[in-house]
Amino acid sequence: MASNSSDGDSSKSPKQPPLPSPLRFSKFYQSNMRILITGGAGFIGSHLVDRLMENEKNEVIVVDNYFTGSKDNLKKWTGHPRFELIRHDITEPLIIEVDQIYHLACPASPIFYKYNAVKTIKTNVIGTLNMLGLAKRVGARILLTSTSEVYGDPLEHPQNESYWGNVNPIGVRSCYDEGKRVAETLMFDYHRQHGLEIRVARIFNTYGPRMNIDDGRVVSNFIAQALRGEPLTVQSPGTQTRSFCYVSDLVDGLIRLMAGSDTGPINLGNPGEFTVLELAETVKELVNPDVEIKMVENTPDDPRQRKPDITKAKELLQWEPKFQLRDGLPLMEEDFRLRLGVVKNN
Ligand SMILES: NC(=O)c1ccc[n+]([C@@H]2O[C@H](COP(=O)([O-])OP(=O)(O)OC[C@H]3O[C@@H](n4cnc5c(N)ncnc54)[C@H](O)[C@@H]3O)[C@@H](O)[C@H]2O)c1
Ligand SMILES: O=c1ccn([C@@H]2O[C@H](COP(=O)(O)OP(=O)(O)O[C@H]3OC[C@@H](O)[C@H](O)[C@H]3O)[C@@H](O)[C@H]2O)c(=O)[nH]1
Repeated sequence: MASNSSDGDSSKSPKQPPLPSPLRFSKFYQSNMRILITGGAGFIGSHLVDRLMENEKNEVIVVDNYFTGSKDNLKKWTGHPRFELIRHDITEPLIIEVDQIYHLACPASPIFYKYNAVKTIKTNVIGTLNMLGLAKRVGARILLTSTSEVYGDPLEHPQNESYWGNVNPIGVRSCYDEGKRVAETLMFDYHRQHGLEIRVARIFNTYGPRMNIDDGRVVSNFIAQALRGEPLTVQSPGTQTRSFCYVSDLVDGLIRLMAGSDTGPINLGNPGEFTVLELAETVKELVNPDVEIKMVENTPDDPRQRKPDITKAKELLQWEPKFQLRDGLPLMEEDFRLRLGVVKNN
């Protein structure tokens, strides 16, 4: 009988983890899961890429038209054998073989989604149809990043997934909120009619490093303004509320949703609720106590309150956010300081 004495005494020399098979490094190595991320060069998408690339069984393919995203967000993966970046507009069909699709492509900041409203709705409708057609052809599971904006200016508070929303169908935000509502409808119709494996996340305001400096959304605006010593522009009345989720928490929720068995829709967000004025005061206190807070005019149909009920995510995904606003803001400040070249004095 073969002796195992060559293993030695395990209490003296702990056994090393096995080395990956040499095949892993071969030209012909096949990963176990090929994952497509539309909009992967954007803020949330690029963080999702980072997380999925940590698993060496994943091969990640990003398609993006760089409208609001940037190759810079993915530069650490350029040339990696398990990573591929394709310039592609999802309003055009895409032929590719994949196992899973995270469908994020869509401008998300109000100033960008309103900039070309017709293109935004095309991205939500034709783009989502194209991705569903692809999922159907290859039998891939597909996850849509929908939004808390499907609740519109909500009459129920906090919002849970059974609330149908209060949305203006002809307003300036409709290209985005109605667009996402149609995208959700398409997801569920493909599920019922063609048996597609779908997942729908309703994401609430998410912030973190790598947001565009001039993205236009409130957290990035306030941090950039505070670092530049400019007034923080609070759009009136300032009493409107939002609930801010740190990006790593959100990405964790998306991955759990994709891996789990529930189709959703599932709210992913941080239930900590703040008025916009409270957010401005917090940024002022943490980043630059010398800046002033200035009231400016708001835009039409701005939702007056927003807070997720995350009971479903807790129960079905065992997910809840870990970062409180005061933990996340300094991490974003650090990233913005680096990119803006503003050093911290103290
Ligand atoms: N960040 C949030 O607070 C938030 C909240 C709710 C929902 N979401 C959703 O999450 C997703 C990602 O949002 P984000 O904050 O990372 O925004 P983002 O603007 O940084 O990312 C969107 C990405 O999609 C790409 N894109 C846009 N139109 C495209 C098209 N036609 N074809 C290919 N690529 C296209 C952009 O270039 C960009 O890289 C969006 O679907 C958004 O609606 C985000
Ligand atoms: O400089 C600013 C920017 C924004 N705001 C206010 O801050 C609040 C949040 O505005 P943002 O532009 O960050 O984002 P919104 O909550 O309106 O929409 C977001 O909702 C969820 C996602 O789908 C999208 O990321 C985005 O549409 C609004 O009440 C807005 O009026 C300011 O007071 N000052």
